[in-house]
Amino acid sequence: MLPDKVPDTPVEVIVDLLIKAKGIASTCATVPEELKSHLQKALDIASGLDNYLEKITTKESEPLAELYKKTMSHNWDQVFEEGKTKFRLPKECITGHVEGQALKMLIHMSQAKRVLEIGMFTGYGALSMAEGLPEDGCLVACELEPYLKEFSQPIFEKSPHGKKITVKIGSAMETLKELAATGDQFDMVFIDADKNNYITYYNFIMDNNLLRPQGVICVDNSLFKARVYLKDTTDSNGLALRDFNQFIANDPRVEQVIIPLRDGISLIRRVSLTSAHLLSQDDITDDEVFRGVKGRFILDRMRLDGKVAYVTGGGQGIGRGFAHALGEAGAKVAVVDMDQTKAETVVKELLLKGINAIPITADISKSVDVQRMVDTIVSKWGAIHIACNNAGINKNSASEETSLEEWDQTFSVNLRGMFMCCQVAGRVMLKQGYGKIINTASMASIIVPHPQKQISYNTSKAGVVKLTQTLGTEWIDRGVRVNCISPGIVDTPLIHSEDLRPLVQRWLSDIPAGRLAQVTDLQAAVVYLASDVSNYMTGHNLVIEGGQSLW
Ligand SMILES: C[S@@+](CC[C@H](N)C(=O)[O-])C[C@H]1O[C@@H](n2cnc3c(N)ncnc32)[C@H](O)[C@@H]1O
Repeated sequence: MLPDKVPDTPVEVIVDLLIKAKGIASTCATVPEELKSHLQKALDIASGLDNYLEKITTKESEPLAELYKKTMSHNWDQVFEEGKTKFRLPKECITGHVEGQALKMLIHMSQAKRVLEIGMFTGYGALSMAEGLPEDGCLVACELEPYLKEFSQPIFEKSPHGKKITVKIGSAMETLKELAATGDQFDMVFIDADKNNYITYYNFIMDNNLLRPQGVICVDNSLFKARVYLKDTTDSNGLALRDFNQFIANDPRVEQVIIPLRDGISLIRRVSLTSAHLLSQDDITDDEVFRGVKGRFILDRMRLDGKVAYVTGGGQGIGRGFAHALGEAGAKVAVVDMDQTKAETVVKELLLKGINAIPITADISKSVDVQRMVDTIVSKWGAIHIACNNAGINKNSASEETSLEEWDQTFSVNLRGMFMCCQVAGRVMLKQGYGKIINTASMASIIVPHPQKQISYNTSKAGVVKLTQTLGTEWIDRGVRVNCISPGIVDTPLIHSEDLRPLVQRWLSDIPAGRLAQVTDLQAAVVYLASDVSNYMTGHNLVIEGGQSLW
């Protein structure tokens, strides 16, 4: 702590008192050496804490460092005296490095996309949180002083994350009312202004559902220099925060913890209502629709944590997209491909994202390879919950010229290979009493795509749908669901070749959506079919083709 600095946090207050005590002890001959040594040790511990946290916390970005420097070197008294701010703003009210990183971490951990900040000051906390938001995330910062928006804007513009921040100038309460009127909701709210009104802000946020279900409210300065628990506190802010903390502790809608970082950060989250809370509300049906199945809301129920999946043809295109989607949703993924390098590259991508994955080289038209694929997964991970049978080939020829060789090759991968995968993985799943099989069929199973000629492909994919329906009905009473996805024309590098370019124009005129499918358009479907939310669905052909089959 700097010599003239007013102590701002419980630790700084302790340091201040220890320095004073040490000073008295050093001038008093009767103080035992041991007591002086204990005082020194306590001072070392307390005064070293903030420095250590500062040093060890991940370095702030350049725009944040600039914002900090600009805030600390600005003459806030002069600005006030010139009438540019309504109030005299103490530069110490900046959030700062360690707290800024803590907020950013909370944003990551809660996967927040929309954040509301009450009290922006020069925007250090706002920019820290914006750095933790996804590209399409947004942060609304409420600030009373128009001068602060002008101050922070040039630095926000230097940061790639600054565009996520919208500053609302005016009284925070007015902004909250505006946001509530338009039905806005936030994943995280950071309250850091106007301590006497914390309870009012909190109640308004809760009563108007500005906090989304399972959202988090963070409150700054909730230890307020330790005055919230010191008996002799008389200042209005200390007393307001004491009342606020107690109010939250008594509110059955939420639970809270105060992290003793800097001046204290409260973390408050809405809890699910107990049956006792609902007793007085006899018009409410307390069932799985109200509470979520096993207490889990819909998006949570689509997670695949702990599940084991494989994707054939996982080395590129749709299969690669499926492997990423299943992994992102929480599954471990075996990436299966004929091409070892491609399988290994996708596994490398998944591992880099923190997803557990293994590559398996297999030609699914060979029964030994299919058996080896399944055995490898079971011996490595002990189960197979999700079988994504996606590998397929597509050859073009006019029907009168189609060779039996082309027909056999297509069928041996697209239908015979698909059946072998379903059968071998299905045996494991039937034993487990649980499994989700997702086969890749094609829009060609329901329409005849043109002008290209591909009788063996179209017929094999129609076969995939019938295979899916048959297995789907045969196995559902033993816990194994079998469905398929029929993509339309997917935008892959192959499609942009010289030969195919004229066809693309033709196809586009047949697609109501006006564009080809991207691999990412198909990813949610595989997660849906792989998760328990689709357990009542079996033998279904989920067509995703931008409306092409309807024209
Ligand atoms: C503690 S500072 C905020 C620090 C900031 N969160 C940061 O990250 O550095 C409080 C800010 O709240 C603003 N403020 C105070 N009362 C307000 C109100 N009623 N409405 C909106 N902003 C207010 C002040 O102008 C000041 O800039």
